[in-house]
Amino acid sequence: MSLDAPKVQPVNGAAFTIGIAAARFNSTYVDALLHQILGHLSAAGVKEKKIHLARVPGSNELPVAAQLLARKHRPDVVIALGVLIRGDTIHYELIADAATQALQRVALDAGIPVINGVIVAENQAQAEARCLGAINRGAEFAHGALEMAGLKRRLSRPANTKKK
Ligand SMILES: Nc1c(NC[C@H](O)[C@H](O)[C@H](O)CO)[nH]c(=O)[nH]c1=O
Ligand SMILES: CC(=O)[C@@H](O)COP(=O)(O)O
Repeated sequence: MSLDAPKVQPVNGAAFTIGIAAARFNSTYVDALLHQILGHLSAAGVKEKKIHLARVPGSNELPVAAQLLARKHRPDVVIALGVLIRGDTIHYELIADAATQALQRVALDAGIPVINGVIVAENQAQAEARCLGAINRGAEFAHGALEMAGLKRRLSRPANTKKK
């Protein structure tokens, strides 16, 4: 179990626009992550009206939703949320691989950071621990998003120009 989350960088999110794509599959877990994330974004000053949420059926649909959000709203960052739990076949693994690759491609193609908030779990207990229990992946995703949004803002300005 990875408990080595990065140290939180304090970020003022008041100016940020954020896209969130969230799967409805395993919605108890995904909604718990979403709830945690919205709390952290709000605490960092992100305005509710600047958060654009798109729900999709499952994690397989997250990359296209992330791309649509990126195109429509030009957010500072997109967070993609899903919970994949092993079934009887390797289907979950194929989706995990494909979604991971595609989310990264959306990020690089759009020039907008995309946080991979897809939990890949062997069983319900692993999913529960990460979404409802001791391991707060929602906080990690929110802090990662805020840090990357700040980075994008800083590095998108040409050198020697003043912050607006
Ligand atoms: N088994 C899980 C899925 N499966 C659904 C797919 O993501 C997709 O919606 C379907 O194959 C149609 O394209 N999705 C999850 O998010 N989590 C799972 O555990
Ligand atoms: C249909 C799915 O996305 C997923 O539940 C696959 O489950 P299984 O591996 O048991 O077919």
